[in-house]
Amino acid sequence: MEGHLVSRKITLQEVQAHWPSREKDVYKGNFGHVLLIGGNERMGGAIQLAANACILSGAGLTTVATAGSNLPAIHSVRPEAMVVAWEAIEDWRELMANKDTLAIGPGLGGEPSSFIAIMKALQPLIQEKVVLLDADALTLYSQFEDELAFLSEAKGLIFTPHVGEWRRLCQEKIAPTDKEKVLDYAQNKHLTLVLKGAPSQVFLGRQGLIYENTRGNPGMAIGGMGDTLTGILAGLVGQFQSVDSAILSGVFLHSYAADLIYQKDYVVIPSRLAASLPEVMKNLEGKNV
Ligand SMILES: NC(=O)C1=CN([C@@H]2O[C@H](COP(=O)(O)OP(=O)(O)OC[C@H]3O[C@@H](n4cnc5c(N)ncnc54)[C@H](OP(=O)(O)O)[C@@H]3O)[C@@H](O)[C@H]2O)[C@@H](O)CC1
Ligand SMILES: Nc1ncnc2c1ncn2[C@@H]1O[C@H](COP(=O)(O)OP(=O)(O)O)[C@@H](O)[C@H]1O
Repeated sequence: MEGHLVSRKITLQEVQAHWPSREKDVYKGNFGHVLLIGGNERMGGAIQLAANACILSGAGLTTVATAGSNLPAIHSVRPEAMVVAWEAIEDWRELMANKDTLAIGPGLGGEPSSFIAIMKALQPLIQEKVVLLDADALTLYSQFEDELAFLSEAKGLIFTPHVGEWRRLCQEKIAPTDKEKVLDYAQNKHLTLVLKGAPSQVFLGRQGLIYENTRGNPGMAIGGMGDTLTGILAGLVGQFQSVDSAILSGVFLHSYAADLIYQKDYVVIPSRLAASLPEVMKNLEGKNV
């Protein structure tokens, strides 16, 4: 039955009330090491946008594995990022070993062999990792779902499809408006599912809860906006008490920052949104808003 379940709202008051403050004696190791994987020769911008947003949302350390041709661009825009050319990676498991959160997909392309190699390397480490799949990684996931059932054992598992990616994921079997069935899907896979849209909905499969975002605007309808969300979510995971609170807060932060820009600008440029994050986050911290 459609529309049977009631969604909770992700509001400014709730997000602000739970926004973490940084203790005086913290260091980068307290805020997570993120590994971002994506950006083939044609779509280096996607992983660059994700890396930019990840760093600007406060991840302790960020490493990017991408096509070698993207290295100079990423270095010049975000010198804070560590970058590895994926052609040179001999041992993916070694690269993953000291990372807390893996975000895979922006600009990855549809080539299955490298995705499968990444997934095989991940399998023995799965229980200690938070894994986010976005964009092309979701399309590849839908092709190898049975082999990838182990992902449900991850410390946290997050999918961030837009409606087109959602249709591929569920093989057109579940309408995005059928909240009950979408929640079932998320529960079966132990998944935190961010169904992007206007507004976005978050299905917390491990808790059986649905949240609806209260922010966002038409200025966000521009390529790279979802890649930026992926960077924000990956960047926040290491800064919040729980994966689900990081994801709810990150979905809100993304659209809230966009709304602030949309008050003055006709279109919200993703890299501009990312640049505003440190200040917007400071204002979300406790009583500043
Ligand atoms: N600078 C860069 O490098 C950039 C690189 N990017 C990278 O491009 C890769 C491909 O990602 P993608 O999203 O562009 O294409 P794809 O996965 O084929 O989905 C499109 C299909 O879904 C459908 N659709 C239905 N509803 C929809 C909705 N609400 N939002 C969106 N689509 C919706 C849509 O329907 P249609 O519009 O045809 O009616 C169409 O059939 C990915 O790796 C990404 O990271 C981009 O991020 C841009 C910046
Ligand atoms: N009209 C809108 N209202 C609210 N949010 C929107 C609107 N259009 C786009 N968005 C948001 O922008 C993002 C677009 O993501 P996505 O389609 O994956 O972009 P890309 O793949 O180009 O990076 C999502 O978070 C979506 O919720």
